Amino acid sequence: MGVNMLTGGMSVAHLRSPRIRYEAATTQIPVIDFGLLKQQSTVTARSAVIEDIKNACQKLGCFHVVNHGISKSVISGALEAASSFFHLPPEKKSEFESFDLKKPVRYEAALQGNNNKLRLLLKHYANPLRDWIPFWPQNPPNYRETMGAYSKEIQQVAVQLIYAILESLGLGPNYHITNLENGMQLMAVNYYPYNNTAPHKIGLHAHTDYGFITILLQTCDGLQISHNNGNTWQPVHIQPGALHVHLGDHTEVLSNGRYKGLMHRAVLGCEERISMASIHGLSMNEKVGTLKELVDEQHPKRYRESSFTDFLEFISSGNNCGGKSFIQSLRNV
Ligand SMILES: O=C(O)CCC(=O)C(=O)O
Ligand SMILES: [Fe+2]
Repeated sequence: MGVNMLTGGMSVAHLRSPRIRYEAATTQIPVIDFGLLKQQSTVTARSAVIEDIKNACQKLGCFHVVNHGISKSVISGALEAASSFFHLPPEKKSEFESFDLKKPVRYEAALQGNNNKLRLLLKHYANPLRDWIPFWPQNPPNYRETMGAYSKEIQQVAVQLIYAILESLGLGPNYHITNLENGMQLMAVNYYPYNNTAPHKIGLHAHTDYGFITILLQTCDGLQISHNNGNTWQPVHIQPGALHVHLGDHTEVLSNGRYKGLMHRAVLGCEERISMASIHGLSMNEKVGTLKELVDEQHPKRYRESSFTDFLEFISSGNNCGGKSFIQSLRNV
C-alpha cells in the first residue's frame, strides 16, 4: 500500500538561470528555491526569487517549490496515512460522509456507471491544528499524528509564500496581513483509482480554488491546468520532492486582477493516485477585499469582498452549477 513518490517524476531538462528552472514538457513550470526566501538569504538573492515568483504568477499562476524543508518522512507519512484511510472498508469511512459543506471533516465518493470510482475525497480543516485535529479520523491509528505533522509544516511554508507573493506585487518586504498565521487551512485529500482509458476520464472537474494559494502534493501525474478558461489543457508533470503551488480566487481579488486564480482539473491515468491540496486563506468569517495599495485611477477596484463563509454559501446554494463560478460572481462591481 506504500506510495511511491518517485513514480512519474520528470527530470529537469535545462536551466535558464541559476535560480529558475523549466521542465521540458508541454507546460514549463518555474521552480522556486524556498531556501532563498528565508531570512538568512541575502537581499539580492531574495529579490531575485521574488522577481521569479512575480513572473510565474503573472504568466502561469503557478510554480513548483523545492528546498521547502519538509522531510521525506513527513511527506511519505502523510501520504501513507491518506492511502490507508482510502483503503478502509466503506463502512469505516461512511461515518464521515456528509453533504454539509460546513462539517469539520467530510468524506465523499464520486462514482460513475456501475459504482465505478472516479474520486474519493476526504476534506478537513487543519489550522489552527489543535482546534480541528480532534475531529479527524482515528483510523488508521496514525492518521492524526502524520497528517498533523505534514499540515503544520505546510501551513508555515504557505504563510511565507503568501508574503513572498505580496512582495512580488510591489507591497514591500514588511507588508503584514492581520491574522494570516491563524487563517484557514483546508486539506483536500483526494484518491483517484487507476483508469488508463483514452481519452482520460476526468476525476475532478475544472475549477479554481478558493483562498490565496493551494499547495499540492501528488504521487503521480494527473493534474492539468488551463489558461484559456478550459478550452485547452496542459499536464503538470510531478517533480519528485517538489510541491506544486497555484494561485486561488482570493489572490486574484487581493491583487485587483494583476494575478489570476489558476483553472485546473485532475484526470485518471497511469496508476492509483493520491493528491493532497492544502488551501490557504483567511479565517471563516474574515472578508478579503482588494488591497487599497493596488487601486488607483488606472486600476479601479474590480472585485467585491468576500469570506470563506460566503464561498460555502455560494456553492451550497447551487449557484455555481451551469452559472457563474465564485470568482466570476465577485468580478466587476
Ligand atoms: O488532484 C489534483 O491534482 C487536484 C486536486 C484539487 O484541485 C483540489 O482538491 O482542489
Ligand atoms: Fe483544486
